[in-house]
Amino acid sequence: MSNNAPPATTSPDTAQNERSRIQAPPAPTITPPERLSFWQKLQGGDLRYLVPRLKPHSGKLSIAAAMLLASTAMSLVFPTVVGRIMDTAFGAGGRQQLDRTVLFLLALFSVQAVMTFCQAYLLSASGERIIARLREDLFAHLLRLPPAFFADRRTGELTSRLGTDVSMLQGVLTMNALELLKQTLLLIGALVMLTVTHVYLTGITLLLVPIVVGTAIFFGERLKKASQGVMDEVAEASAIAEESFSQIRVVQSFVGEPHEQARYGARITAAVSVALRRAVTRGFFYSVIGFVSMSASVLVLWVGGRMVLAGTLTVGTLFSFLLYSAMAANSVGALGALWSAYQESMGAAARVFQLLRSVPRLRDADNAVTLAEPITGAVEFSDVWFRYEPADDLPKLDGPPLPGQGRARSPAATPAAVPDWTLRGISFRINPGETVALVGPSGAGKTTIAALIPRFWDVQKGAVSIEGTDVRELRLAQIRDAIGLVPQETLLFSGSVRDNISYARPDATEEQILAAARAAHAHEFVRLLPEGYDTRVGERGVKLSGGQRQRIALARAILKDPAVLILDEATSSLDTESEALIEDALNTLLQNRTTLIIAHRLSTVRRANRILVLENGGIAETGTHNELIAAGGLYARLYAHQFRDREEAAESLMTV
Ligand SMILES: Nc1ncnc2c1ncn2[C@@H]1O[C@H](COP(=O)(O)OP(=O)(O)OP(=O)(O)O)[C@@H](O)[C@H]1O
Repeated sequence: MSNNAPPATTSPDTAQNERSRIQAPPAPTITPPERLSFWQKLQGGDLRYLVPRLKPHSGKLSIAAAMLLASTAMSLVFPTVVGRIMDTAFGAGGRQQLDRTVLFLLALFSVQAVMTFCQAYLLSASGERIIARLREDLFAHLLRLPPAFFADRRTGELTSRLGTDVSMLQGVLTMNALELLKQTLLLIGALVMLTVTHVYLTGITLLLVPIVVGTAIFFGERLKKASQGVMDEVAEASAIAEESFSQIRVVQSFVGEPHEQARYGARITAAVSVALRRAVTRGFFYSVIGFVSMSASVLVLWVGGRMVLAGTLTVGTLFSFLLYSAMAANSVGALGALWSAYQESMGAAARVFQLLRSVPRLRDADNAVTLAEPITGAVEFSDVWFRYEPADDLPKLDGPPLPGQGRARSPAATPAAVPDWTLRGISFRINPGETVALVGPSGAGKTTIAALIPRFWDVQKGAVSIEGTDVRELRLAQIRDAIGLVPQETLLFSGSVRDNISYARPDATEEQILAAARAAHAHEFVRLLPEGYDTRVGERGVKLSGGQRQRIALARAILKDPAVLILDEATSSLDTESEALIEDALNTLLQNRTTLIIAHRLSTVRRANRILVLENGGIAETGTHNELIAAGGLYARLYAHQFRDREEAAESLMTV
């Protein structure tokens, strides 16, 4: 394989011609994570995006809130009633009064229990539905993000993040929201009742409030950081596990189990040590809050007790005051704990909603054009320059959405190195019904060219057009609908053979599916499977051979009947019978179809109307097989090394 022949390229600057008239839409503005003030935190940061999602459930939520209000009011009555009992029943009222009051309290608490049940149920039911919807929306949004987004992120981390982040929001919507409302109401109610009961004693109690609030803020910050640290480590561990499972054959064949175990173990150990630090902080937090609130009660008991002794306060009033102050202290403690949960969920909300709100650059133009059907599929590359750039228009899930969350990342100020051009001034045309083959050394850019036609990436200079219209002006769904993609490695979905063939056209009839399977020579082996077309394949199903999977992929493409076919030929050698069957299926598929093939077989390049020989991202040679062999250039050398060897190998297989 020689690198001597320079690629036929044009300068990028002169390439800036009228064809690249379409400017990429301006990068969407994703607000960078910034330090939130206390007031902004109080407003909920990205949690506010949950609010519109509550609207459809406003009826149920209002009933739940009304019940909560009523049951909280009932709780607030309790200390006053108990104070009255003490003063009247044990004084002049006697036993009858005591019985009546106790019966009243029992009735009150029964009603309260029913209300608590209803309100908890209504809130949970709405919360579950809201979160389910959020998950669905997020999944749908992620499915539509360009491949660049997934290229930068590990799927293990992605799924773990989305799982834990969304679950955290679920907590906010179900338990925490209820608790927050209840404790706030109890605190306000208790403070009002305290003031009504005894203003002077209330003043003394309030002296301790700043200490409680200060403690809550101090520990809340630290708890939030520690929790984020645990989540980071667990997400990292999940990513390692997912990677090991998906590469299990490589791991096992290289006896890499101890290495993977050590990598996973290191993360889990790190998670445990951060979790232990969190446990210490949490322990301190609860004990300090508990101590301060109990001290408030002791202080009141002390001051109030002296008043009772002096005859300026009744025992009943002191008792109800103590109950109210315990209630208030309890609420302050609970609110402190909720504050830290609230901050944790704000980080989760930032990640989830920044992702949901992100609008990728690669999307339908506002005035996207729809091509007239049927599409004949003429494809043209006009002086295309392309390099893989990171998806910096989409939020990084693992980036610190709030300061202090997670581990320190690489400083944002360091500009990423600009990658080298992968394609340099590529120009060619595939006329309707024509077959063009791409050949070239590994890494030359063949797969990249194929990926630009369905607009998986946008070019930086020049244009890729279908029927004379730049793909950036066309509707994405229409382009992709018109293109059939047969990848080198066919991965099957877990489902039946029928589901896998009809994936491209779920509305296909049984006859159409069978016809496609017959044309792809898949029918022969499918009908012999235990349950024929209903046999489950892929994960947890019957496993198929490489050749059988290829034939399923061809059947899928034949059923789709696309205007443009992009075929990445499998490099794996098949037995001669499979090879012949696939050849035959290809004949059916390629007939009168605009086709681009990344070719690895001699029979395919011979069949092509034109061969483009790529080298280092440029087109080095163009012509038919015979013309290129006669020219004696790169293709002739590639042929000698790649295609001929392959043919000879196939022939020797036949003779064995
Ligand atoms: N997602 C990506 N991000 C960054 N660089 C990439 C990405 N995909 C491919 N590349 C780089 O682009 C270059 C061309 O890759 P491409 O897959 O198009 O080559 P190819 O000719 O199809 O190779 P092969 O025959 O080995 O499949 C390579 O240097 C590769 O490292």
